Amino acid sequence: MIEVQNLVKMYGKHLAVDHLSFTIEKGQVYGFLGPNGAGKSTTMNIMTGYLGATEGKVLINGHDILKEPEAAKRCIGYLPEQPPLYMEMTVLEYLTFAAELKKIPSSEREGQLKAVMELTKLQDVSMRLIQNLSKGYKQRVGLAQAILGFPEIIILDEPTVGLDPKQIIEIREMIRKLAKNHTVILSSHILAEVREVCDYIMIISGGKLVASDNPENLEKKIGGDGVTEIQVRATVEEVKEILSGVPGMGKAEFTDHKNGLVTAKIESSAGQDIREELFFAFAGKGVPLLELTRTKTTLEEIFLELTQGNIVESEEQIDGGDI
Ligand SMILES: Nc1ncnc2c1ncn2[C@@H]1O[C@H](COP(=O)(O)OP(=O)(O)OP(=O)(O)O)[C@@H](O)[C@H]1O
Repeated sequence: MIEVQNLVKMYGKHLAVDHLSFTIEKGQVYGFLGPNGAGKSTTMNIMTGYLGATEGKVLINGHDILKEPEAAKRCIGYLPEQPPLYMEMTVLEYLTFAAELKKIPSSEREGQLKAVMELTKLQDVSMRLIQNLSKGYKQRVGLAQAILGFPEIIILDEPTVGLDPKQIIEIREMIRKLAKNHTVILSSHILAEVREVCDYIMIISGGKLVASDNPENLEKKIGGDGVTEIQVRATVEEVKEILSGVPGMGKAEFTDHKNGLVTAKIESSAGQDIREELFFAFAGKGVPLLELTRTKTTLEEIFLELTQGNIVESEEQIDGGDI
């Protein structure tokens, strides 16, 4: 559906996107997760044809965004970080204008405007000037223009940034509704948001894709499926002997406390939970198991580790070569 191949973006000497490649499949909600300055907006602007890449290619349903921009853009609805709203227009005027720009046939226009305003709950403010709307409502207008034409793919850059908690919940609900019939890609620097809304997470740091998978697999793959820590009253040799008979044992590290107690940090070979096996193995040998804890690396820890030290702001402001 979308193929991003080896994308590079330089702003002067600053490398904002560093050989990024990924594929977006139909029908899922994808989250670009990364700290400020990671390159999320730049990537989205290139994918939607608002910005030229220094190198690389973006194909939308097989159409190259540079060579066949009209065909490619027809498949996409985009809500940029700063929605291009005309403040002096009413909501209805603006959305009608957006529908014209998107070349929605006049016979379908009225029906689509109604459907989109219903979805984004804008009916009550349709005659209000955009400049008089709250930030949350302005964001809904931006979302409404992105949805107009009901393109297959909806791309949303930080859709909840700057909103209050109630507005955030409303926008997330709208995204979930949209996801029933569209492929949605959103960016965020908030892990909880991406985890809550997205089926698939792509972690971007320093312009690079550092990890991507669904939240459960990310935790498993990167964090391992946990380490089990035990404390027993025995010698290291006795503990090693008992552990050698436990099915699924992986690596183990031992600490001898020299007071008759030993701590062991144990990995299981296939990442499975071996707490019960450990319990029965020690109980069977009459060795007291004083502590048994399983530690799991959380997505928060993974995110922090993968993105640490990579929040680099470029100093010069450069016109990104908008097209
Ligand atoms: N027009 C520009 N000229 C120079 N540098 C830029 C320009 N636009 C972005 N950058 C830099 O490129 C890097 C990536 O920026 P980008 O806006 O894509 O990141 P982001 O992940 O979307 O972050 P944010 O959430 O803060 O927008 C940053 O270091 C930023 O300062």
